[in-house]
Amino acid sequence: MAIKYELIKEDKQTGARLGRVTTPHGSFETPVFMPVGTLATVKTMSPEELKEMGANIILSNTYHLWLRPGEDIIKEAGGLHSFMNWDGSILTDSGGFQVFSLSDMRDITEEGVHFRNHLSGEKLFLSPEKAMEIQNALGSDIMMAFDECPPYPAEYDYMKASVERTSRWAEKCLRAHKRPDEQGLFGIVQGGEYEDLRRQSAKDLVSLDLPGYAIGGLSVGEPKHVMNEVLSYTAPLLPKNKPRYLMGVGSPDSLIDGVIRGVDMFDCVLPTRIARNGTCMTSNGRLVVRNAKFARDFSPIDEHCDCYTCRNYSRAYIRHLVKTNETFGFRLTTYHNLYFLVKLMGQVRQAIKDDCLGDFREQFFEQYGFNKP
Ligand SMILES: CNc1nc2c(CC[C@H]3O[C@@H](OC)[C@H](O)[C@@H]3OC)c3nc(N)[nH]c(=O)c3cc2[nH]1
Repeated sequence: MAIKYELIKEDKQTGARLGRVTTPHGSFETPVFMPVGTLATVKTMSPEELKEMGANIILSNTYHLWLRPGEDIIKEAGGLHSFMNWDGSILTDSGGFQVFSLSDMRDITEEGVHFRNHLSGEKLFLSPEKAMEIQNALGSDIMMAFDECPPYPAEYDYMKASVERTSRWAEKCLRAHKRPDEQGLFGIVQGGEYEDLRRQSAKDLVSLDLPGYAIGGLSVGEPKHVMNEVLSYTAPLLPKNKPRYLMGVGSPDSLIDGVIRGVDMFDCVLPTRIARNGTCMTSNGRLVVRNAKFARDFSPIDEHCDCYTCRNYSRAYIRHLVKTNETFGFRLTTYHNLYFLVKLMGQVRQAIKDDCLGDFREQFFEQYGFNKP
């Protein structure tokens, strides 16, 4: 079995769980935040730095790597782990989301999706079988089924047809999977904000007895209360003894609220993306370091943080680097933001161990400023 999940403890106050996932490239505790490395690199970070900050699983992306450099080159390199010199776990998305979010001229058929390469304009076709062929070539430890992530909001009838097709595509992915002992295939629950469709999608996918499940179709522009509502009734539909992954979610409040509703794994480009324009997450909320008020501020980004950036550099220095577009400045903000979320999940795991996640949420939200009207 490529993927093992061990449920260690359930929180008494909430639906949160403490667990451990084991893949052929090691194991990691959950709940966990997974840094995104879409193009086979977590932008500006080295594998050593990711390991140093405590990241044991990172993400990459089928659609992007299929287009550049091509999965054949990565396969020739011995797979994604050796290509990018990362010996931890890797999860790859199936490309479903990118096809719908990056390219125009899409034509969805039962067989798959016809669309244009968002870089060259050439016509392409991605199917469940092709998405599995690419991911098998990449050799990722966790592969996502090829799905449709419908836009938000979507009409009920459209969503119903899309969910039924995504379920049929998941079966095709399972049949096309060439390396089930080395790589685990996760199904992706869709259904938008329609509870009956979420139930149908979960039922269809759970019947395939896959090693893990993602909750998709969220963090696509819906209000946070809608995401939390959908999570509240969707996560419990998924097997307790398998990992639950909420795709595309990474702000601190959404991570904590997702854990409370029973989610184990998260990914989001937010920390790395905002770092590249000089915005940092701190225990007292966001800090835009290029702001003039930090020109002579020689304190660290976050006085409560013990990361490499906060132990060695000041806001004034990082502001200077960001203002002059120095790459090192973005390395420092990226390192700090990733460390902040990896450390936050460590604190969340500790709160579950101590049966005080509800209290931790109150204290964190207050200090970060989430409760401000
Ligand atoms: C941001 N919100 C969000 N992202 C989402 C992604 C992409 C994450 C993937 O896309 C890239 O980051 C944008 C990363 O490569 C990531 O890798 C898994 C999704 N992928 C699939 N297959 N199905 C979904 O329903 C889905 C929903 C999302 N909601």
